[in-house]
Amino acid sequence: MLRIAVPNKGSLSGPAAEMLHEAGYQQRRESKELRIVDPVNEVEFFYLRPRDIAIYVASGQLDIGLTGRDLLIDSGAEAEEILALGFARSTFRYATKPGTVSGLADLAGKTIATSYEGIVAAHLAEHGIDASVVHLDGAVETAIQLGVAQVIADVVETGTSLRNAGLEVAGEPIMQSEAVVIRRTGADADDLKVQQFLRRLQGVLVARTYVMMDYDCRVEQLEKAVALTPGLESPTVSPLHNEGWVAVRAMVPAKEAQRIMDDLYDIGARAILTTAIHACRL
Ligand SMILES: Nc1ncnc2c1ncn2[C@@H]1O[C@H](COP(=O)(O)OP(=O)(O)OP(=O)(O)O)[C@@H](O)[C@H]1O
Ligand SMILES: O=P(O)(O)OC[C@H]1O[C@H](OP(=O)(O)OP(=O)(O)O)[C@H](O)[C@@H]1O
Ligand SMILES: [Mg+2]
Repeated sequence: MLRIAVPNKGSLSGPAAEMLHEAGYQQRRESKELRIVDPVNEVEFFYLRPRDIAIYVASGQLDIGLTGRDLLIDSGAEAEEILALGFARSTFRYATKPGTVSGLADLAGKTIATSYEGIVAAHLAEHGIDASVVHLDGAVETAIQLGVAQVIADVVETGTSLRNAGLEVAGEPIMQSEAVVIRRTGADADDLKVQQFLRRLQGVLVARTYVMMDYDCRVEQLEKAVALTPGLESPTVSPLHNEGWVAVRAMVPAKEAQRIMDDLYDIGARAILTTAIHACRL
């Protein structure tokens, strides 16, 4: 049975459960459940604090885990990222009162509040900056106003929390994060159950980012049309009953679907349809 760690709370937990559900796995029905078994898929899910997941996976007791890249790096645990999942995207950055810090060197001698001491300590050491780090559990944006620190280092997505606290980002992002699948460093890369789990999640990622496009076009326009919709391998082209016309079917990135439909229309394609993909194995 494959043993998988899933975030039980916070920004990662809802989208992680949703993705697992879309991949065909049973998920817990209420938020107090700490462990469930999905007998059909031979998987056991453990609902753990996002911050602890890399530690459990590194210990070898759990085969894989879903967590944030920033949490993985912050933990310093012997675990590695094997698949990026595209949700809970954020940057990790320094921020301060406007005009206080213009570059990294200005951090020297300052006190930096953060929930991610591992990332901050490593970043300061890498740049040879001597600063103090104070650990706070959350809502670190308030630390400056209340005089606990002059600088914070925190997760930034829209920047709303920083703006609300009258702060601005300082320097370049320390890192880019998103939800990831992790396993113990050096674990067996060929484990068939792990491979199957990853293929299922990859199927969900593709189903979320691509749509299927169908259209009819004149044979003379086929090369131009295929250049617009090259598909993943190559598009399917079938003859129509009406001579001189073909039907084309190809997967296209969902974000570009409307633009591609306009371009196909302009070269004479007609009956252009898109349909959602619910699941796939590439
Ligand atoms: N606003 C956000 N947008 C995107 N990702 C976020 C956001 N806040 C936190 N994350 C990501 O969520 C993970 C942190 O999860 P965690 O549950 O510890 O914190 P949280 O979502 O802030 O919840 P909590 O309210 O318990 O602090 C990290 O990978 C972080 O990058
Ligand atoms: O740039 P934004 O879109 O505002 O998002 C970033 C904020 O979201 C998270 O906070 P959360 O609400 O989880 O509270 P916390 O600080 O207590 O973790 C994170 O810690 C930042 O504060
Ligand atoms: Mg938080």
